[in-house]
Amino acid sequence: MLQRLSVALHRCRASSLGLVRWVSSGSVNISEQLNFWAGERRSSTQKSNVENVYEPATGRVLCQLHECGPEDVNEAVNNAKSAFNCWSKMSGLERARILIEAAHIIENRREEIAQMEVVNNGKSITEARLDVDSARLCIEYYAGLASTLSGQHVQLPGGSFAYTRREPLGVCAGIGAWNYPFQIAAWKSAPALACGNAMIFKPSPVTPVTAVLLAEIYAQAGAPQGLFNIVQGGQETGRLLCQHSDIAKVSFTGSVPTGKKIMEMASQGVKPVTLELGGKSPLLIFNDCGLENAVRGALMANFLSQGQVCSNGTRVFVHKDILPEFVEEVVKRTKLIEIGDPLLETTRMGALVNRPHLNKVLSYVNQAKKEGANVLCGGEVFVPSDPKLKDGYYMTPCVLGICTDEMTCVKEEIFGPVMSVLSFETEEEVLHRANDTNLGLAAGVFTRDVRRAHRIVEHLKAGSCFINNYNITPVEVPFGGFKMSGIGRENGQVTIEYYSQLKTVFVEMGDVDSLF
Ligand SMILES: NC(=O)c1ccc[n+]([C@@H]2O[C@H](COP(=O)([O-])OP(=O)(O)OC[C@H]3O[C@@H](n4cnc5c(N)ncnc54)[C@H](O)[C@@H]3O)[C@@H](O)[C@H]2O)c1
Ligand SMILES: C[N+](C)(C)CCCC=O
Repeated sequence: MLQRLSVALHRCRASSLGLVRWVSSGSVNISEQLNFWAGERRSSTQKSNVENVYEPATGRVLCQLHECGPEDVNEAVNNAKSAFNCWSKMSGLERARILIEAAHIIENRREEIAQMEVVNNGKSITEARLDVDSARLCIEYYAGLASTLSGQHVQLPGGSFAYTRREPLGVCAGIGAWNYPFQIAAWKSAPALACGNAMIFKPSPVTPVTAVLLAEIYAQAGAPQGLFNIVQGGQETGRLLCQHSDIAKVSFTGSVPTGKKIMEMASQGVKPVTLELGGKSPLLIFNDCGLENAVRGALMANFLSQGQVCSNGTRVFVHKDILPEFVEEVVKRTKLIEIGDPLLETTRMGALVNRPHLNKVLSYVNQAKKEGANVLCGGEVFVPSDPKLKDGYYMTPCVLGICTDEMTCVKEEIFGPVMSVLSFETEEEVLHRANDTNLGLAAGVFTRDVRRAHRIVEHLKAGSCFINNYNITPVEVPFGGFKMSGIGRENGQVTIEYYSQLKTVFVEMGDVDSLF
């Protein structure tokens, strides 16, 4: 519980929900255990492999992470197996009741969860609240689907028939990235639990703090002990999960290179995988667009979460006729983005997740300059005036002009607040260039011509396409990638298929017609 974190409370304020506690950047220290199995927080048995966890806003050490080893993973998996035995036998409606209760608890604790997400991840409090809402909505959505899971009846000759049963897979592993720590844990656990599975979730070692809150919430909502467990650690703990003989499925969110390794490990046990990987998505802006909306769309496509979003439309192709107006407006608005303390209501861009990542993003900007791109704004370290934030990982959001298709900034996922603007002339040309990548997570088009919009979308090779908007992910709608951006989908009804399996039952109503 957050109350058990040694949090120095800075101030309190009354809200419509009651008293909301406020933490301030630089005031939080976490000494509680961050693993969770058998219904409570647990320490890892392994005393080596300790890593510092940082607060991006200040650069302070927030806590230390003790990586879980084989003993811990086995214990968590055994707990999950026992929980699975009882949870999988419950009706969908019984499971739904517990999921709905979990959603209520999240709603009541929205502010606390969001604040801890900010403290560990560095994104603005405004965005963190929306992430918590998305997590809650996802749990509510799958609670609604839990009681609808059903099979099929197939009539066969002579009165015989067959039916199918939709059954859970068993204990599933979830492995998360650091950019949406709480939301990713919910997007994986909600469909998994709704289908009757148990789950072991491993957060990124960079952002281990909030997933354990979700584990506590499920337990408080009435989930059986061991249903949703947290093991902390990095690649070695992840490997232990993927290779564990009692893990039935791996759902992974992260980079393409790690995704390939996960798939390879899962293949040894012929386990299904869901892979939500990286992107380098195109955003196509035609000269018949509503310019104001296109500019807003381009900002949403590039600067949410300090640009650390898998689906970001970082290759912004603008029709040559409107390029000057578009660039002028985008640069003007980008310069106005309020950077600073992510816990302040006025902040729109917080800190990047850690120092090495900030350096990596800055080096992409330098490389872009060397390759001939024009830095139209930003791309520099930002030091907020508040002295406690001076060691935080801030940079100014960057717009790169005169980009060409072969530049590194246009080819590689930067995962930071860097927009590359490119010019185009024809529909055919821009489609070819947009699809000229081995990634295919998302894509967007801004145009007022409805026929053009659908024609373009039909030809875009991407899992999520946006017409006249960008980066919205309602939980009712499937999300996932084409090509190397992934396998499988999260959210939407279809995800039920990724967390369940069909059993076919033949029923003979006559005699066995033997050939022997
Ligand atoms: N498509 C999506 O939905 C989506 C969402 C968020 C992030 N991402 C992608 O994630 C990347 C950024 O996240 P990241 O840096 O945390 O990714 P990452 O691949 O470095 O790590 C992701 C997770 O995998 C674990 N891991 C690393 N090596 C492993 C191994 N060998 N075996 C098992 N587990 C291992 C990490 O500890 C972490 O929990 C970006 O490429 C981004 O596009 C994709
Ligand atoms: C909610 N967003 C902003 C679309 C993010 C989806 C998850 C990808 O990183």
